[in-house]
Amino acid sequence: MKPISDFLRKLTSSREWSLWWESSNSSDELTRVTLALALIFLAIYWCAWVFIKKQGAAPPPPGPRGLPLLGHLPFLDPELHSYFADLARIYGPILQLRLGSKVGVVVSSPALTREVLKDQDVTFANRDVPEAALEAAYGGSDIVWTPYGPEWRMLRKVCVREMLSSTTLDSVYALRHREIRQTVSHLYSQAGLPVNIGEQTFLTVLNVITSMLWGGTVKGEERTSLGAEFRQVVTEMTELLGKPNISDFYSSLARFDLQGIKKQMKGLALRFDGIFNSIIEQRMEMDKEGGNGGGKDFLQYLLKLKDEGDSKTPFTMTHLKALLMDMVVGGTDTTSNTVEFAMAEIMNKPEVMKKVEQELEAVVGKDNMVEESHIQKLPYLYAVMKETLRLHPALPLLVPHCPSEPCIVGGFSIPKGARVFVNVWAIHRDPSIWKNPMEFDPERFLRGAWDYSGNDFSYFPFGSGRRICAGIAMAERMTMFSLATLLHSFHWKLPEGKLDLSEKFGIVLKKKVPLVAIPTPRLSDAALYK
Ligand code: HEM
Repeated sequence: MKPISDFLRKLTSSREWSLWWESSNSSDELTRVTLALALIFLAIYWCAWVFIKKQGAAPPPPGPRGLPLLGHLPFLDPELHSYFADLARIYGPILQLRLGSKVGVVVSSPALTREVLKDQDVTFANRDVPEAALEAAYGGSDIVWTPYGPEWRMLRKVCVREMLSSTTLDSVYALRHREIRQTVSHLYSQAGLPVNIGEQTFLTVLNVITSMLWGGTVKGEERTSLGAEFRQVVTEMTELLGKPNISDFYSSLARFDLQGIKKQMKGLALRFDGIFNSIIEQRMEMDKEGGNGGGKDFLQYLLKLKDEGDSKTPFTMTHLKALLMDMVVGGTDTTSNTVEFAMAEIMNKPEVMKKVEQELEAVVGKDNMVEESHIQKLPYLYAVMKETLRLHPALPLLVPHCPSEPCIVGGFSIPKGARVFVNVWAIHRDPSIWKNPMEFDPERFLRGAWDYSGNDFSYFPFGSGRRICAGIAMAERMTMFSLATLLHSFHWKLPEGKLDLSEKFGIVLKKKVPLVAIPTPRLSDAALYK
């Protein structure tokens, strides 16, 4: 080091240097300016280089070490949401897990969620598509799994603006009304007998969604038998999507499908595809014959879009079927599981049940049936729904996000392609945010101003940013309308034993033990149930 410092000292104090500078100063103004500029650029370049190097050198998030090759895979608990919450208590609000050859990152605080879903939304608006989803959703051609870009924008526009907008939903209120009334009538016929609430709500939601999709196309008995088949397929599909799959963690092993998940999913997807093909054929026949089959439906609109759509980003038959799949799979389990959890929590707290019933009596009355127009006037029931979505958010880890380039979150580096789990379930139960977080207390939503529009990173059951749920308006209406009707029309009691409120993890969270309860009619006039 000494020779270098001696050299520098000599250089700065040397007469030769000052002579050169002075001489050029007097003789060549241009050279002096050029030299000064070159030095400034050099300094800026050096600062930028140091900055970039520093960024690149950000450490990875902390996390458990795991085993060579396997990483943390052998230690994953099937109840991923609560397991990740336990890990966050040890490693902090951002942690990294090696899952085979994949990097998993878990985010569990409002501040870091804001960084991911708001500040760096575009980077994180992508998905790391699981093998099972590729099989289920026509190679990932649907809204949920398509990467962020023109194709996703086109699909999302079709879905949010045309099918799930408030205006469209208002225009198909008659469908929701009809299906809810049919459920009430069916429950009336079951009075005094145990009823599986999740199953009943699933069928109601499914019938509403499929009526909107192809209501004018499929009728009568065929519709009823489709309902039963769909529930089985949707349940199996969401279970498979939630299962850790070796093929996702070692891409070189994907073609062997070691757990057979891809094969099972393929079978389920084929069943859906068969149903879709037959319905689409029927609709095309009807259109050929010149009639609309007794009513317009979404399928008719989609077929028209396929034929006349934008040539730059065409809407193909594959997109069409993938969208139908999204509506049926994404809209049913989420809503019916939320209704089931809400009913269980209400039945577990008689004081909550009493307040709900009082509100319904005051707003709807006992000689009337619930209409959707009543919903705006039920603030307590609305608070019950929000509290249910706080304790049991339907997608506890959202749909995992995936950065399209390397980035920094909370000072830690996240590699491109990581699978990022935002643990909304853990944030909703964080005692530093929520008073008595484990308590089911709807009143907190009457006192506080939380809403789920995606701007509050302490409460976001529908996600936030570009990938926020596309079906919020529909979910809200169906959940509120179903709950209000079930609780207004019937008293509910448990057959026997203690109520079990525990959860079972899946891409969609569900009750471990299905809620079975006995309805007794509450309304005096039997004609109201017909
Ligand atoms: C209580 C009911 C529901 C809840 C709690 C819920 C929640 C969510 C969440 C958390 C996401 C992922 C957001 C993210 O990745 O950051 C999502 C995505 C989505 N949801 Fe929902 N959802 C519900 C009902 C529905 C319904 C009824 C539909 C349609 C009929 C629907 C359609 C979708 C679609 C298409 C996406 C994918 C959006 C995209 O990737 O661009 N959801 N939902």
